[in-house]
Amino acid sequence: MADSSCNNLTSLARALSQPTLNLNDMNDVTLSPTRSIPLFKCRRRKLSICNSIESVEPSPIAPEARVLVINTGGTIGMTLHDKVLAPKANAFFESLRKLPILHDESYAQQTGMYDYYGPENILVLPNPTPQSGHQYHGLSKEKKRIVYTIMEYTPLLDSSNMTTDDWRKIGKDIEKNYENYDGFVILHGTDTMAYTASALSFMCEHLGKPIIVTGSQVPIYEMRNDGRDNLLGALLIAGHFVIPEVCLYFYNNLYRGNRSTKVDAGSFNAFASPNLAPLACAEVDITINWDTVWRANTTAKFHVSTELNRNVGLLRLFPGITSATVKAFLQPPMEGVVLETYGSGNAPDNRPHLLAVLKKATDNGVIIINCTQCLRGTVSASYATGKVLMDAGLIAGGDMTPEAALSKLSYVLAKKDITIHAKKKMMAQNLRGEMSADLAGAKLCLSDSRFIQVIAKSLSVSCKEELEAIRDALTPPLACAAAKIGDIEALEALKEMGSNLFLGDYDGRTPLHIAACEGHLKLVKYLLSHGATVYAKDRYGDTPLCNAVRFRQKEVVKLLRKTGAHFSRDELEEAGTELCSLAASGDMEGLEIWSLAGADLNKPGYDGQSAIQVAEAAGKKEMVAFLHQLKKKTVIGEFNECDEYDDDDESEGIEFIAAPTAQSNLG
Ligand SMILES: NC(=O)C[C@H](N)C(=O)O
Repeated sequence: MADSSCNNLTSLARALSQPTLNLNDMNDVTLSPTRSIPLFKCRRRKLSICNSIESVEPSPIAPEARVLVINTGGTIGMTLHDKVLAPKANAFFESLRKLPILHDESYAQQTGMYDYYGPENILVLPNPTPQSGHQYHGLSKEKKRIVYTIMEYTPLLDSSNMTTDDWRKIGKDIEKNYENYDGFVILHGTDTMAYTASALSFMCEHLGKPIIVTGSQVPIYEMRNDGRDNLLGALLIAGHFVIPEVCLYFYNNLYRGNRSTKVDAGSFNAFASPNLAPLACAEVDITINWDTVWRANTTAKFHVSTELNRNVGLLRLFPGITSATVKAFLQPPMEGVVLETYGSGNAPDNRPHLLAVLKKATDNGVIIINCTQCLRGTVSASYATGKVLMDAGLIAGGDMTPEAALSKLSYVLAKKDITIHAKKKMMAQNLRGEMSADLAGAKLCLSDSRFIQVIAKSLSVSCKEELEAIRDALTPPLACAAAKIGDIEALEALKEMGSNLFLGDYDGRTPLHIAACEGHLKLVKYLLSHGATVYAKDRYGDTPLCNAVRFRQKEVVKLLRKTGAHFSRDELEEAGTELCSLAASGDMEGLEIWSLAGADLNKPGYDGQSAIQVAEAAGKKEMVAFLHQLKKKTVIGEFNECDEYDDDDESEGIEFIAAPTAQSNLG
């Protein structure tokens, strides 16, 4: 690589990634109120504590991300009882509170964090910028304070005691708290961690936020342990990156949960993901492998499916296994079995009786999945000994781990109202990235793109890493430009180039933010179906939903809500004052769209008055009546009805309330 090309590339990348206002410097400067950073975003809590805006000291505070930590048990929180390790209840939170790398008590006190968040087991990670002034590696662009809450289960479990009921409980708790947090960390024993992570990946339908399962091999209370690093890494990733997957974090690696397996009982490096590279590595930098991240590609809301079928099992073939053993295993109530076969999915083809037992079971409706006993690799029909299993009605499990195949069976078999044929089809399909897709459909190679080639040539670069650097610097702004003018074809072309349409530009603004502002409904739908996330926040903390509300894009607001979008906690805080000012200025259309987006019409403004009280005080009778009518509609859930959107007609919308225009109602 020539030096000049390197310089060119660096300057191009720098030019493209320089923000107009560098919030990366927030911790190094004292912000002046005249700077264009909204002060309320920097220190909203201080505003609510202090009586007047004048008394607020502008302080260099990073934005906050909230993470819910669900502690289910495992070695991470164990102590010795009678010379054996067992979970210790009600000790974890207090001990983290005393660890400076996991909690910054002075920040919590100074900012009034405890008053603001209420009586929760709440902690906050220390400043993301070290005192030395060096970059905080990997988080330089979006460094945030991670505020986290610990929810402890009773009893805490060694994960060998986990059952499907525990998976259900975790799923329900995530669903209940989904809107209040940016990400979730599940503390769990390592023994069955890969099973739980796999099961949660299927149970969590249309997931849009990170769920990271972690734990440790040595208790966090011991001097030398891996628990602190694992928890810290999981918290940082869950709070900083919108990775919409159930992941497993261990020993500096973030794995897809349903690809991971425990491989070592005595090492800190206890897990592996044999058939998929890690989603992220936390080395000197935290590097996310965005090309590998799985996305729900959906316009449906997050939902946890807690129905699981327990009549499933794992059966490992071994030389000499008797037909009677296999037959006994496949008897009712068994409904689904993962058969762990040899090599690339092989079984003896000289044992007609054994094969007949398998065939009889599949004929009777038992779903049998063929998975390999090998740690790495996939089943295929390349041997006669593999083909006989297909002939016996087994379904090829590709490169799924046995943990993933088993929990997928449990999830799929519990589906009501679908035929056995549809269930078999689901088992053969890739539902959550648990199996590798057919390579025939792989996306175009980066270097096939003429556009990137031309730029690469002019910069004299050719190696893959440099091409990728150019792609990553250029394509987000281009995708945003395409989103601004509603050009789906251009987005298609960018996607074919290998670019990810969910990545943001230098301000963290994604194509979805732009399309939401512009009201391009069709394009919003396209983006949501191609990996965009409704939870993306730009550098000012704004979501696409908030943008759509500000620009009064009603149909976009409806679609985003249907997809599960919600205001952030900070946006909800602001809503009260916003509603009051809209009520004061007689802006019914504005009030309607805030309400449609989920703002609470009773929310008081900065002086404690609600929008209705403001309208009453100003004698705006028409406005008061309108607000009551709007509240009624919210209570009876008219705004929550899911509407179907017509792909072909962007202008077709759903009128649900006849609001007079803002202009005609200025009082
Ligand atoms: N390292 C661990 O967490 C092992 C423990 N037996 C568990 O799975 O709960």
